[in-house]
Amino acid sequence: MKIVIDDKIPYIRHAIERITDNAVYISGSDITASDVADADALIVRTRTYCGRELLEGSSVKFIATATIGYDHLDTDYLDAAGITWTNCPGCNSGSVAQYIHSVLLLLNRDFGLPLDGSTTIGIVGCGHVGSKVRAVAERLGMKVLVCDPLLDEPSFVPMDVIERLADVITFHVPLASEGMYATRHLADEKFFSRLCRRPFVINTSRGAVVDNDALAMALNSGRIRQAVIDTWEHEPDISLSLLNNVYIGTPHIAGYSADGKVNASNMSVKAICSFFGLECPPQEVPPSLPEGFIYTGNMLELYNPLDDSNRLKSAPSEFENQRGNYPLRREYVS
Ligand SMILES: NC(=O)C1=CN([C@@H]2O[C@H](COP(=O)(O)OP(=O)(O)OC[C@H]3O[C@@H](n4cnc5c(N)ncnc54)[C@H](O)[C@@H]3O)[C@@H](O)[C@H]2O)C=CC1
Ligand SMILES: O=C(O)C(=O)[C@H](O)COP(=O)(O)O
Repeated sequence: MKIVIDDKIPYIRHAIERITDNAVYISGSDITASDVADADALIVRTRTYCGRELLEGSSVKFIATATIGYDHLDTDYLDAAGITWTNCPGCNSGSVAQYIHSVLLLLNRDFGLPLDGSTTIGIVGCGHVGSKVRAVAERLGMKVLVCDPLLDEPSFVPMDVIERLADVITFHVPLASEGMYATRHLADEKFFSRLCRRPFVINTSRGAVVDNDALAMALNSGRIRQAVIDTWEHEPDISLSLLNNVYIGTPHIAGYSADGKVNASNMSVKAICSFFGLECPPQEVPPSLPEGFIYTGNMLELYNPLDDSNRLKSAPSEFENQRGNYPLRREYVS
């Protein structure tokens, strides 16, 4: 069985060796139709667009993306072509929640934002990530407003309530270009013009959920107080002026804890084994933090997004390299 695998998916080679002796590792954005022509399965990340151009005429029967988001899969084409696909729901949701938790602590430290009932956070999208962010904000004692019109939850509010009342707005929706609940440019010029409380805006979902030009204008005009951006339009060719203007700008690594990466690899291997009727190899576990690491109880010691932001701001052309060679980050003190 031939499996083509993105070479930047960590914690997976051991398990793959147990299920095939024909694994081919290729950089995600370099995977071509000829690489996959005789493959049975692919394990990809967000950097491989899986559609007709890549797959037509190939022997691929199964695709696992080791990510939560799957907007890089042309699911209509895959379904029509009889190619089974899967993502890894929730795999790195704890990691994104950790990122947001640390961001909130930084907003408190650097801008004096109170993390109590006097501050309202608006959470847009309450799935695997949004629900964990909600739990973090509630634990901190913040006032929480949630907008997720696809879920039947009476306490949820429409977007205009968040626009009016929130001091922090954070997006946790999938990227959808069409349909009643399309999210592409959900935060557009009109959205920014309706904001009442000069909120902090955070985007860790997908770059195009926030119109980056409109965001830049909102920042320049003072319509919003500051922005924290992990996912960008046109990654990795991001707007350098926007990067320089945001408080925190990171290279799409909110989900990059070792815990999240291990979950994604384990889930992808398990899905392939179950599809092809193979025995599943033992699950990987994340590495421990280096000996000597001291944790005194401040989350920022475990993870400080400003470190990632400073690295990106000092070398923006290294966007993809910084993702591919990401330092060990744990969600918990191991
Ligand atoms: N920056 C990063 O490293 C990461 C980014 N992500 C992104 O975050 C997104 C969310 O992840 P999950 O929570 O796991 O996905 P999920 O599918 O569990 O939840 C998404 C939620 O958004 C809601 N939603 C959809 N359209 C909406 C709209 N127009 N307005 C309000 N709510 C809407 C859905 O009903 C659902 O509850 C992923 O699709 C992915 O694009 C996920 C993991 C890591
Ligand atoms: O899971 C997702 O969705 C993400 O956006 C990932 O955390 C980042 O994806 P890759 O860098 O692994 O493609």
